Amino acid sequence: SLFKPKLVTPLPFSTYVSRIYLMKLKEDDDACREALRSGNLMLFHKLAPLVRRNKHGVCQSPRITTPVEQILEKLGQDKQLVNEAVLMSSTESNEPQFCLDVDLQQNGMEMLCGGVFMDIRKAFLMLRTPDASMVAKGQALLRWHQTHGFCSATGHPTVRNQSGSQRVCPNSGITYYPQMAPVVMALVSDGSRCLLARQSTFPPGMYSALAGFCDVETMEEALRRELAEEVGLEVETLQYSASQHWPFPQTSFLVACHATISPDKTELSVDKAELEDARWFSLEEIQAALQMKTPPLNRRSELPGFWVPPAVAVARRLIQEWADQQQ
Ligand SMILES: NC(=O)C1=CN([C@@H]2O[C@H](COP(=O)(O)OP(=O)(O)OC[C@H]3O[C@@H](n4cnc5c(N)ncnc54)[C@H](O)[C@@H]3O)[C@@H](O)[C@H]2O)C=CC1
Ligand SMILES: [Mg+2]
Repeated sequence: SLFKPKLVTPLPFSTYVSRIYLMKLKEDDDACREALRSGNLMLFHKLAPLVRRNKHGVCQSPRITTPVEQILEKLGQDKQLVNEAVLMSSTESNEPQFCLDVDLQQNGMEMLCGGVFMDIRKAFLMLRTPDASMVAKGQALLRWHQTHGFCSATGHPTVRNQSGSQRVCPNSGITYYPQMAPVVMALVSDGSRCLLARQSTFPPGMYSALAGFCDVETMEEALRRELAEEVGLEVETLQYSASQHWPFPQTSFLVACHATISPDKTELSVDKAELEDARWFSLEEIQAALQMKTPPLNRRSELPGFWVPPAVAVARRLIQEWADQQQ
């Protein structure tokens, strides 16, 4: 097979035990309602996450612990709205955590919660990785509920369980679960250089690894097809590195790999409809880019001609791993 196996570290035991508790919350509506009273909430307004700066100026996604019913009552809203919260299942300390989208007075909410609702693209560049990942997860779950209110077979309204882990159509009996769109991402190496590309929608100067949505096919097939289509290359080997849920354009599941091609077949034929540019980069160029803070704005808010994605993107991990392997 094209794939080389890789060992993945399993969860520590303590994490495993609290996962069992969270599994119970997914299935037991009463236990979940109870947990919602004592748990914490990540708030969104029309899918924009609440963001706040702490006293050190660090941007955070705050977890609201004041009973949200009180906030809703102060705004003159129905406090039952809190039951629309969705269980997110895991914080780093494995406490039950929920997310809730409020489509109410934005200013009033911001004042009572002490933060601002920020577009997720902007929030992603400002938040640290664990917060950014949780915000992405919350937004994905909330968006899924907002777009799956009806059965696609019968058109009947679907009914959610308390945790929000599923929606059922009482008419057809079909159960719907939150979904992600699988994407294969590859950092291609020819042995001494690596291939990065940019789409016209990326911030100026940013180059990243190649990626593409999987059709109904294996990842190996998707990668072969994507590399042939986008840059005209033939992949030789593939090694799994890591995976990531990615919120752009919405709810992708990125499987990130290292790929190699033959060093005597490196000529690129770039699909200009998909990519603005694709180029081979030397180790020196990559090392210089990895030294920059991101986004690397100078004093006049200008970006350099070449930089790589921030740590929140799994693409950067691939690039860092490739650079480390070249030493
Ligand atoms: N973290 C990172 O550094 C990077 C992340 N990405 C992510 O990888 C994913 C794939 O990126 P692209 O190169 O744009 O994909 P792509 O190369 O498959 O091209 C996008 C096209 O695929 C089609 N498509 C098929 N299935 C789709 C689906 N489920 N959702 C949307 N479009 C679908 C559409 O016609 C769309 O225009 C996106 O989520 C993107 O945000 C891409 C590059 C870098
Ligand atoms: Mg692509």
